[in-house]
Amino acid sequence: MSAQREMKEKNPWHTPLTIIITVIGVIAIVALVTVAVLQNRPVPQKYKYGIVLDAGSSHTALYIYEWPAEKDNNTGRVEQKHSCKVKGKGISSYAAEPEKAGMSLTECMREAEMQVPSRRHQETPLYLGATAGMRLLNIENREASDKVFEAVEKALQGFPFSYQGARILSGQEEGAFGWVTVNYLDDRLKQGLETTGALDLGGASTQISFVPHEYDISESPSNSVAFRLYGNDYNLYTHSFLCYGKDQVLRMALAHQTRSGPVTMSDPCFHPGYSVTRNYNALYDSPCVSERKPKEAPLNFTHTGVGNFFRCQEVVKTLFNFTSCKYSRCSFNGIFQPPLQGSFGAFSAYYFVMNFLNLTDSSIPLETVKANLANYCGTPWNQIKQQHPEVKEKYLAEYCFSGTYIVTLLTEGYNFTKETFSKIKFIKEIKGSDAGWTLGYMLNLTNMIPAEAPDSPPLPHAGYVSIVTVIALLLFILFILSLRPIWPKCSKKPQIV
Ligand SMILES: O=c1ccn([C@@H]2O[C@H](COP(=O)(O)OP(=O)(O)O)[C@@H](O)[C@H]2O)c(=O)[nH]1
Repeated sequence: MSAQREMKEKNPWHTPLTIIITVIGVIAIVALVTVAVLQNRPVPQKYKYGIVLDAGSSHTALYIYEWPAEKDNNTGRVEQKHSCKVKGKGISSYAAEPEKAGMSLTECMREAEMQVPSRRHQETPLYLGATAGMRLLNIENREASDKVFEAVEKALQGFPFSYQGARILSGQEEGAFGWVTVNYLDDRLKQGLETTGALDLGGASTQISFVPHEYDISESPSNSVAFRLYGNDYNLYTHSFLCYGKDQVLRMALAHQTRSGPVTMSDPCFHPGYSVTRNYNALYDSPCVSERKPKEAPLNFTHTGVGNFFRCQEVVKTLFNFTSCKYSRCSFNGIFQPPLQGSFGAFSAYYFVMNFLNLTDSSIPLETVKANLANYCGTPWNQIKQQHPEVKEKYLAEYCFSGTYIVTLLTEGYNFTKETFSKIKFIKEIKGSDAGWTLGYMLNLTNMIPAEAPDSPPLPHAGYVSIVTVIALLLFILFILSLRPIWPKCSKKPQIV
């Protein structure tokens, strides 16, 4: 006992005051680090959701987007979580029985209910945007178009989401939002990089959008959209050609070739050996061709294939008007188009067709694309059917025409040359999200892209923890050094003489 007491008395570190100060110091530092670490620990990721229905002319598709809940203003990445293809045709085809347009959406909407966590249902915005199919129905029969919207609205309101309305997008919106989607997904907007143009081919319309160099907006204000995104200004050129989607343009090509009302028509855009009976009334049942209907045409005609790419191109070219242009330059049909600029992403039917034809690779020269198409179109119909037993005959029969149309639209219509053609990338999706107008539409309506660049993000969690730990250690060392006056004197070793 007495020996211990003696030791404590001799060792100043063992004074009660020093021990208390040291213990308090250590506790304070541990508490500081713990609080800092816990307070700034990343919370388990929670997501918010948005739903957009793309009511196209040929079909409707539902897209669910998700983004981190705490970052919905600016920094979080919005990604496609799920998509659902509505069975059956586009909503515009239900003009005669509108309730069915609403009913057709039920299955995909039920899927959406399963995909979005139920606690998020009520706050999840739900939008429906209709494109060229409904634009045409609206032109043709306004009342029928309104009835379809009523039915669709009623159906969508029956689901637990935050319904934000159904409307027809203008061609300009469709083009501009497709461009926003592509550049958002490529991270070009946030980083202020040179943007990519967007080429969208639907069934009833087609869009071209890009940021030209030295572009005089005043030449054609209706083709211009100004954006300020993440602190950068963009003057976008965009145009939507109604009736120049691949289904309507096929009608126009058939109408052009049957304008004198023949009983049999030989078509270079279909394979040799192809032969079907078509109804004149059904062919001309669209505002894109109704004016061309031949008088005294028989009820039906036989549509046969010849399979000649070059002659097919000649037919397609007759559908473009190159004669009048009141601007400094035009694409076709008297529509202003500034010189093409930069690279382009071509999606929707551009991708479906070129992918089927194995022509999506940008390194394939334009001349080879044409040669491959010439070879494909010339292949007998029987052989084509044998090679692709899994593809529906209706779709299979049209790839020669669609491929020819795509090449003709890009080169003769938009003026892509053999040099600039290689700047087109045929894409379906970017980083898991489909290319199309829907994402850009939702980003815009939910104000998810700020006009100004967001403030630079705070330190990442790991960086924060390291800095707090280093500061705490420095404080500790400082504290120890501050106790120097009461440090034990080093006992001198006995000197050996
Ligand atoms: O898997 C698919 C989905 C669509 N399409 C075609 O792509 C076009 C898409 O048109 P959409 O319905 O989106 O028409 P929009 O209303 O945009 O003109 C139509 O010609 C469809 O036949 C296709 O070839 N494969």
